[in-house]
Amino acid sequence: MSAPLHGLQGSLFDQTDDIRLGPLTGVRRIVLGDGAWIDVLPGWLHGSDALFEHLADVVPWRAERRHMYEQMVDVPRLLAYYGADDPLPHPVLDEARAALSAHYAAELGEPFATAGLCLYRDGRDSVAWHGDRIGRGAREDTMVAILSVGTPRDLLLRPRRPAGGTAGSGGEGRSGGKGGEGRSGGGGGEGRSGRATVRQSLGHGDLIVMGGSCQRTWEHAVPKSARATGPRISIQFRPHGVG
Ligand SMILES: O=C(O)CCC(=O)C(=O)O
Ligand SMILES: [Fe+2]
Repeated sequence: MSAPLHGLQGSLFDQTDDIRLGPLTGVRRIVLGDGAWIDVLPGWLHGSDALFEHLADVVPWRAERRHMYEQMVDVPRLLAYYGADDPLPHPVLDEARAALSAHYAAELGEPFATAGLCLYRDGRDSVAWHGDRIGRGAREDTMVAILSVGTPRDLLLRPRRPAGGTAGSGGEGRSGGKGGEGRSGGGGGEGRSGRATVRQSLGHGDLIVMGGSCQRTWEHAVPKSARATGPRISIQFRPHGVG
């Protein structure tokens, strides 16, 4: 892990090889509305560049292809999935999952279990508007906690378009819901329920937790970036049965 791999340029403020988590006490809640909220904690993980390099190296990244618009398209990011009983690719991720489970125990009522990893290789990689609604998130309040390492990318959140709304590419209704090529781009959500799109820059050890009704009443995306951008890895912890 000496030379930086995959084009990551070490950030000036996180060049320690000592990979460790800070306390969760500094988490700040932003109420979105409709029962949805996000918690944010910038720089929760120290040594995030070293974790990025490790994960980029050891995780068995998969490219996926999906059926969409009557053709097969590449999902524009690399993926890996760890079930609740699978060994995670770095011990600090076990610590992160345990710390999140403890911190949110009363509010969530169950531990975080699975870990989904995404690698955005550069600004062309993206995820289209969607809610994590494959499992219980479609019906129940739940939480999805995301730790980000590598180059920051914007995560956008906007109120979900009401069913039967005007034509356009909603994030839903395509198998899996979130494989979409960034056809919808990062277009503004102004006017939806009178609220603007919420933008969070996530990388370098930042934490975001999407909670309450966020997966049902709001949707999120990581739009393509025209700026030259280095790679980012997103680690998403979810309870059992939330996809
Ligand atoms: O890159 C991220 O942090 C978001 C990923 C995401 O929304 C998903 O995989 O469901
Ligand atoms: Fe998601």
